[in-house]
Amino acid sequence: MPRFAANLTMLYNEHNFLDRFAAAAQDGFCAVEFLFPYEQAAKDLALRLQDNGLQQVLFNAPPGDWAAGERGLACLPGREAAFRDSMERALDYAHTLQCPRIHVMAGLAPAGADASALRATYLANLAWAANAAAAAGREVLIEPINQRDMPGYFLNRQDAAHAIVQELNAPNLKVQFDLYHCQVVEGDVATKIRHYLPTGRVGHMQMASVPERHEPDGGELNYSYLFAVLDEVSQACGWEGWLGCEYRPRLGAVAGATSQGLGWMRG
Ligand SMILES: O=C(O)C(=O)[C@H](O)CO
Ligand SMILES: [Mg+2]
Repeated sequence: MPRFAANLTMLYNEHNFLDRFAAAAQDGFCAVEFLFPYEQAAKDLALRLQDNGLQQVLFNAPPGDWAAGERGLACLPGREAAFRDSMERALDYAHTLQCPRIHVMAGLAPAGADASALRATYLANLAWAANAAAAAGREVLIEPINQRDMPGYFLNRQDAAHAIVQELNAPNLKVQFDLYHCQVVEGDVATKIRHYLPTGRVGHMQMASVPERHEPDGGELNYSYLFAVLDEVSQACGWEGWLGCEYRPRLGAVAGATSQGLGWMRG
């Protein structure tokens, strides 16, 4: 079976954030990811990781003003200074949390914006981020996200993400391969696992059911089959990454909702 990481933004919502670490450890997870840690002091998060024997495998750089609708800064001309500040903050947290990788969100394409200018800004920011992260021994990830969940998001397809990683050719710039988004946008998920994992350009994976974004035990995707494909391809190419459980428990945020939904992991 793949190595699963609990996404503490989406899971265990019946607990306050700092208590989710213990809940995940009690359910047998040894790794966690989340979106944005910045409401918590990094040292408090590091203590929860340490106290519960967990490793941090991913989190996101600050995305701009999320409440105001921003979903990343990297593609936005004129926001380069804010982007660099966001990366510096993320790298500080990554150091304290000993987290090897940071997801950098692209942002929403402004209406009427010149696509080539957005792409040029995106690549320049990613090159800067990869260089800054390399000095700290961290990876920078870019994730194709579907436009049903995030209308206007700049990066939507696996091939576009891999083309960017190849064009910049920074060894620590990689793709965050979310199987949920891949199914929504493109389908052909097992074939894309077989195609992209051996490239060495996939830095992290995530999953959820489609279209509900619940546990990986229902909906359009056959995760029993996909886990077997992932095991086979990972063993063949030496991929040793993590599969983030980035889903909303179908039981919601009631006590025990996440734990009761983990039958898929217990085989
Ligand atoms: O939306 C996703 O799938 C992600 O992983 C982003 O990090 C948060 O929106
Ligand atoms: Mg994702």
